[in-house]
Amino acid sequence: MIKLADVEKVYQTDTIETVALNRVNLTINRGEFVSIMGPSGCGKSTLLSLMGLLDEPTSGTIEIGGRAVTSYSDKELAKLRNHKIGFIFQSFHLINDLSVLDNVELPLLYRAGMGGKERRQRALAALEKVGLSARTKHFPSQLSGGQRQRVAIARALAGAPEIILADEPTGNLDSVMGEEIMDLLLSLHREEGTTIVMVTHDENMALKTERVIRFFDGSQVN
Ligand SMILES: Nc1ncnc2c1ncn2[C@@H]1O[C@H](COP(=O)(O)OP(=O)(O)OP(=O)(O)O)[C@@H](O)[C@H]1O
Repeated sequence: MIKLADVEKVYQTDTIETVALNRVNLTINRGEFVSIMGPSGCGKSTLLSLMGLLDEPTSGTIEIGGRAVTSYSDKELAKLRNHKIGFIFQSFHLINDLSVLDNVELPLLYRAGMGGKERRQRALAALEKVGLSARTKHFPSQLSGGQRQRVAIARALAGAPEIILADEPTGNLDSVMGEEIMDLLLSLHREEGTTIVMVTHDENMALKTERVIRFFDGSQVN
């Protein structure tokens, strides 16, 4: 599903060169739930942003669905990002001025040919999956942290992505809410077969996934 071969990412500022990823070779299989662990600064978020096509490697190749990312045009890349990949972030990234329903519908506005009715149906179905049907008219500030993260998950799900990339999805939540979100991701994975790559600092959460990939200093250590 996602294949990285000899991927290197070097950040260059005026004075410092940082090798964030050092010749990473990694395959994530279709339908897998994988967690990425490692100390702060070891390259986890960089890895996720490359997999999510938000950034490009300095060298090496990335394949999504068997095709090298470099062979896609900008338009195709934007479509791939919007259709196949869903993102979940530690700090939710919801828009405070929009209702829960409008937040979930937002990425679907960029889908060519999708009408308002389908957008609404998909958003409502996604909110039902995360147990928030009763909160569609609320605003993010009226929700708990766990509920906000569930809205963010619904927003990712509404696009029916094949891959979910989650950057510390339980990092801002207490342990009870963290467990709740983890259970939700596990059930999505089980029921929909979604491929999930999750960065986490929490060993207990990681152990619930099918494979734990550990990084240190930009390299995979297992
Ligand atoms: N835009 C950037 N410009 C320069 N250096 C960067 C940039 N982004 C990340 N880095 C550096 O690359 C390295 C890897 O960063 P990254 O954010 O991927 O680590 P991480 O494992 O996700 O850390 P954390 O667990 O603290 O979020 C770090 O040394 C960081 O300082």
